Amino acid sequence: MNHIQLENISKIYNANSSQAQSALALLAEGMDSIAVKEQTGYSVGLYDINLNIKAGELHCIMGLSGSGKSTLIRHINRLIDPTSGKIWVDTSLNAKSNNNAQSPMAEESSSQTDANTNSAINILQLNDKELQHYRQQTVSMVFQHFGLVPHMTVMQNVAYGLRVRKMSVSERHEVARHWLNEVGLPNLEHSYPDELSGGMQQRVGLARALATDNPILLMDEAFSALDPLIRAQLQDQLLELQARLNKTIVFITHDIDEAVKVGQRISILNGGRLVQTGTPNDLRQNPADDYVAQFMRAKN
Ligand SMILES: Nc1ncnc2c1ncn2[C@@H]1O[C@H](COP(=O)(O)OP(=O)(O)OP(=O)(O)O)[C@@H](O)[C@H]1O
Repeated sequence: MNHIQLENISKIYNANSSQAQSALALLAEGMDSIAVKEQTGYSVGLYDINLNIKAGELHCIMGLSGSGKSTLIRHINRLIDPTSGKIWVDTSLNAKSNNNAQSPMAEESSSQTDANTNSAINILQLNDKELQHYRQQTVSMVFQHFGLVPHMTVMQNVAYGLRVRKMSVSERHEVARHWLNEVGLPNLEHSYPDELSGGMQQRVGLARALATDNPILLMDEAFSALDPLIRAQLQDQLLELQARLNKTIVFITHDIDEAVKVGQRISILNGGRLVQTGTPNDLRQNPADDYVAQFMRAKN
């Protein structure tokens, strides 16, 4: 069952719609993003991405620097809007307690519904209130540089998303304590982020994302800033949590070893294009091109 579907998503940066069309026309002829940038001056973030992410899978997005990984993941929580295309998300997979919260999507249903599944919505159609609700109830993000609020304690950071949802103090502290325990950080609730190591800060970031109980977790190079030993521990912990929690996780990395270790499937981007999606084995045995083959050969 698909949880997230990207349909013909293209993103041309810093171009109005007719300027973007000229870049898209060159891309459609097969020109690569570097040549398009040289000829038109516009940066290609993504071109014609069609990607289905299944409910409950840990899906890695891989590619060299500038291949479009961050652009892609930021479309899923609409930090970036595409130049063209649609993004379907099945919000019926939100947690029950989330569904009980008043849903402007259900109330107003101004968003288009996917004719195929009936329960997926095109998130590009959400109005401001619906988008806010979507971000609070459906997607959480873990950032490379943790993104913790420095003047808030660990507890306040983890409970922040619940405070926004107007959960009572005692209840949100109980939930936050539970998740701090889950990520291996009991007894640190009164500390401030700058008193913690990078690995600990990222555990707090993970606890904060999990505390909301949102079904989709976006992880943008979440472990890349950590040293190898801590990184490996967090990868193991993520796999262990995923086995129990069954989240849909979109995990960006430029490290093929990390992608193969954590990803059930991997999508490889090159110059804003999706080159191949498959299991690590698929990519190893049937690489779509040299770029994919080189990644798989580079694996330890
Ligand atoms: N705000 C922006 N304005 C203009 N161009 C941008 C912007 N953000 C990204 N780009 C361009 O879009 C392309 C894809 O960038 P993106 O950051 O998504 O790649 P990435 O694979 O995440 O790279 P990295 O691994 O270095 O973070 C690059 O050519 C980049 O220069």
